[in-house]
Amino acid sequence: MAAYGDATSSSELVSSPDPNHPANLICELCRCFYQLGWVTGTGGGISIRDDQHVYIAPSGVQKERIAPEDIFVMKPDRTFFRKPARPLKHSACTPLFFNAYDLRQAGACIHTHSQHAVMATLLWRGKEFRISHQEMIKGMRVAGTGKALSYLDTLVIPIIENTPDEEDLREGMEQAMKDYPDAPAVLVRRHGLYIWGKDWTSAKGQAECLDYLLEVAVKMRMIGLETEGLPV
Ligand SMILES: CSC[C@@H](O)[C@@H](O)C(=O)COP(=O)(O)O
Ligand SMILES: [Zn+2]
Repeated sequence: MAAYGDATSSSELVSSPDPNHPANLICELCRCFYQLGWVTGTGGGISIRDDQHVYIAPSGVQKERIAPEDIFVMKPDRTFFRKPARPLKHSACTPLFFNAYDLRQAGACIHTHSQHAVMATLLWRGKEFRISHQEMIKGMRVAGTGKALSYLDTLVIPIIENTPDEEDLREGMEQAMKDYPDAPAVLVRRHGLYIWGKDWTSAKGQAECLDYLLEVAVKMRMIGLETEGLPV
């Protein structure tokens, strides 16, 4: 996405009447994601970037109550364009969001603590989650930013182990993205998932499709149905 606006001052970088300004979008989307149970208890979040700016939410705050002036703006080299006036720290998910930006040229990355994701990582005990023959697979994209998957494709999402500190997931996520170059997301066991897209609408749409697929898969497995292949 082309750089948003031509702000010259720190507050102008996040202050805009345009509802599609990334600083406004992050606040709105966090409220939506809160209603879905994806970012409750201050966990989870979303980052959006354009050609020049990376927009990051503050850490450890109620994500559904963030205001645009609370948003951090970084450069692609990870230095800061602006920090909020209030004493806030940037999200601990920042290095994970940068994995999506650096390795997939994503335009947005979402981190959820969805219970569907957590349950799937408990029921799929190995290194990957797999599902086929579901219409919503068509909402997913190769590598998150490529062409749409077909109904005939099997969706494969790598699972990495959780770490006590969010930042320490960075290496595991990077390795999983290298090992699974077509995967549009990475699941984190007992924690949630990271998912990205070429822009925020694609990331949001894929997050909704994947969450749906994870919920269906968990229900299928709980009643003894396989999620891959057609039942014989
Ligand atoms: C319930 S706290 C969860 C956090 O430690 C972490 O997992 C998280 O997703 C949010 O990190 P944050 O730094 O608040 O953006
Ligand atoms: Zn988290």
